[in-house]
Amino acid sequence: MTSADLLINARWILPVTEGFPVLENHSLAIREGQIVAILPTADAGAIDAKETLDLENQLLMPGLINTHGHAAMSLFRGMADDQPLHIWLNDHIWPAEGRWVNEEFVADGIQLAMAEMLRSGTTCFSDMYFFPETAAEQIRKVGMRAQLSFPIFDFPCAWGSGPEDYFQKGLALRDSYKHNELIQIAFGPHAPYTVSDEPLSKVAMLAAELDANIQIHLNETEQEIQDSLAQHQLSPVQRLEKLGVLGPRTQCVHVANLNDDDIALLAQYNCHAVHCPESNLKLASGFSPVEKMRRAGINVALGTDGAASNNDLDLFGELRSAALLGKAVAKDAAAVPDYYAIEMATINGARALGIDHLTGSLEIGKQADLIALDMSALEQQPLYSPVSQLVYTNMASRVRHSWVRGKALLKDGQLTTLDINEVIKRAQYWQSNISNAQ
Ligand SMILES: CSC[C@H]1O[C@@H](n2cnc3c(O)ncnc32)[C@H](O)[C@@H]1O
Ligand SMILES: [Zn+2]
Repeated sequence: MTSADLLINARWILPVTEGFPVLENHSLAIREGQIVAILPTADAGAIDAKETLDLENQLLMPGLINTHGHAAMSLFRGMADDQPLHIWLNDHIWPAEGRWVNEEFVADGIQLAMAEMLRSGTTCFSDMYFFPETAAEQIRKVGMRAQLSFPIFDFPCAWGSGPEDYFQKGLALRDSYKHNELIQIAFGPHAPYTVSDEPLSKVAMLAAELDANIQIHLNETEQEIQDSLAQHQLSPVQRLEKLGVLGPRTQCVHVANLNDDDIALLAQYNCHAVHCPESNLKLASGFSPVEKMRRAGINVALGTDGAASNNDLDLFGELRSAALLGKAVAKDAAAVPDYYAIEMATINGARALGIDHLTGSLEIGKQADLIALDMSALEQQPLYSPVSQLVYTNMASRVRHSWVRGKALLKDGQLTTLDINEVIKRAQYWQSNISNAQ
């Protein structure tokens, strides 16, 4: 008999494994944070569980992975809408960050973001923002899984004085989290247009030496490519190749303007792409060729980007946008099919972060990062295909439970490690400070 801490009996289990099966009336057993069994509920008598949870009309699947964002920017949600990227960044966001971002802002902002993500099915996220030490501390308290890419760019900011300082602080953070099983620290060179050759080469060298991930905004706009050709006589992708930045640990965010040569280079170096469809649409940045990248064998994951350019952190909404936009861009209704949209938001995110041996699918031996969704609401009827409903109907509000490594962080719709009223109070405190200063 297999012993377990928790046995979950579900109407459906979507493991997101080879062949994309949908298991009906199955159970999943968890022991010490790991999945130890997945079997028909009719056979679950073989499990000696301390606790059993019956999820009659619910579907169990891997927790979603938001592979790119700037969590604390949630406090800037709705502050600068309807602008193109360069105006949004230069005239609104960077001045606001210069004025407001400090440790307290990051702590309150990331709590707001984590509450929103957990309530909408995300259990793991990648973050690139100032004061990553503060972010890490908050993530540790809440219990989510995360990659923190510490920022690197040429100019000073509230967090540090320039590249040398960012490397020193980021590497110290990496050192202090090297034994943490849920949080990994990566390099976060902001973008080719904000980081010069020397620090980019240093990122490449250190990442190879430490076997660390790199996350970078890349080919977000056509202007970025034209500027790079004028300044370096190389496209941003060619320049990153020259500097040694491309490789299997490199996560290329946006790639919203990508020609066939760029796609071939990213594929050749086994880079990962992180598609952020809603941010790209809102900032009118471009249209990522997701289906072409997929066919070229590039692993494509999914991100929301920050809530200041989205304006939410709902990854179910994002995967729906990715499926719809992917068809329009490829001019092919069969492009980015429903199961692939779910893979982008789960196992592909885990691959991009280099943690697919731990999470991203429900398999025996993997950690129990999972979510349960209520499929009984009017908006999901009639239910011919659970996968279709997950992708093409509004699912974020149906998330009932979220677990990370077997620990319930959302239980029957209630956050267990965050005080939602306090989170809202702090967001309103920042809103009144920021509004009163304008
Ligand atoms: C160095 S910390 C992250 C930095 O990136 C800014 N940012 C947020 N969204 C985007 C985007 O879509 N493209 C480029 N830069 C972005 C954020 O405001 C921080 O300054
Ligand atoms: Zn971003």
